[in-house]
Amino acid sequence: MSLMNGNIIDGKAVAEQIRKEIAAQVVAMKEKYKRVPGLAVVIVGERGDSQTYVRMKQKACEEVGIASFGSSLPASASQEEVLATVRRFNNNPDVHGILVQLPLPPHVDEAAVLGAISLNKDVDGFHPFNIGRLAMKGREPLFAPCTPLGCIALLDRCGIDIKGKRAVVVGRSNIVGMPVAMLLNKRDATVTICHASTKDMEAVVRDADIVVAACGRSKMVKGSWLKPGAAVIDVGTNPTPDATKKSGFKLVGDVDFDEAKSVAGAITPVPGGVGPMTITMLLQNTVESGRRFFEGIALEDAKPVKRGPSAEGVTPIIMGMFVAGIIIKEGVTLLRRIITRSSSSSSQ
Ligand SMILES: Nc1nc2c(c(=O)[nH]1)N[C@@H](CN(C=O)c1ccc(C(=O)N[C@@H](CCC(=O)O)C(=O)O)cc1)CN2
Ligand SMILES: [Mg+2]
Repeated sequence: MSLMNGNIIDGKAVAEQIRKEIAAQVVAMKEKYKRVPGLAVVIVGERGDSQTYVRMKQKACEEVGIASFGSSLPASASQEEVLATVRRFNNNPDVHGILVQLPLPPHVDEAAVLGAISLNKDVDGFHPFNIGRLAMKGREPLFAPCTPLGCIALLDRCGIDIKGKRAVVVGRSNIVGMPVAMLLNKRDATVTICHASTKDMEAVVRDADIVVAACGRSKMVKGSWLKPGAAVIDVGTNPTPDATKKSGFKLVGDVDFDEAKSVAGAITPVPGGVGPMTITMLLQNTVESGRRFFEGIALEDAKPVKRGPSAEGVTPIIMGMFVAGIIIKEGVTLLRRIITRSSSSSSQ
């Protein structure tokens, strides 16, 4: 299967290839452990886009053989009811991954809910411990966030080297910009993060071998901003009115695709680029979580349960929290604001 059409990265094809590999892993796990990984999805409220993503996640689980659990709460659900649902899944031994679909209704404290997910089951990778670990040299998170993982997997699968490359990430959200920058850093890219106060962003982007656009602004990155041959990963999915579509809108990326495609060495389209990878990485994290549980190497509340190396103890947790201090301090408000904004102005 071709993963690129000319210089256009086919995210659907990459996702399909990885999902086949995941399905084979689940078959092997069933054979070896007589169990399959399980994913629980919690949704609060009736947002149409969130309901669509949850359905897509449940269907994707079915297709690869992951057991899927769900809990749908009304928008009026109290914080305590949401927490109780998360705790119920924390205590369910058939569930190895838990995700709470974001955004949550405004009266629910997102940070409290995300922080209540058992670290062992945090397959969305949003827990401050996991974000802290992402920021630490020589440490790895238990799980990394899915969209950032998808960006890296696209580069890897399309044979684009990361080590030593100059990477520019446009946007610093908690769910995409910051974690993708940290993942690129872990892969030894030289990483620059651009944001609203960046001076001469064009010049910064023009220096990049790899550009990840995750700012939630339609067509912000222009073709003229790019170094010829650069790899461009467009995370934006900005709904834009389009009378020719049944839904009345189409999704437009953060990169001006028509301009950029003749300059970039490789570029993701929107839709069909990063989007399909998000759910694929969720499946991958869930299978990895199941494997750890079945092999008895899961950590409980960040303490080693079995076979955890001594460095997995309390000190690195405190260091992780310290290193991620800024993210954690600002994170509660910022995550809610950014996810609410990105889900209303962009489905990614
Ligand atoms: N708990 C989480 N909430 C949210 C996340 C997340 O990773 N975890 N991310 C987004 C929504 N999201 C998954 O939840 C998601 C968004 C987009 C896609 C996708 O496949 N997009 C396609 C287009 C699909 C369409 O036509 O609508 C694409 O870009 O090609 C998958 C998952 C916010 N909430
Ligand atoms: Mg909220």
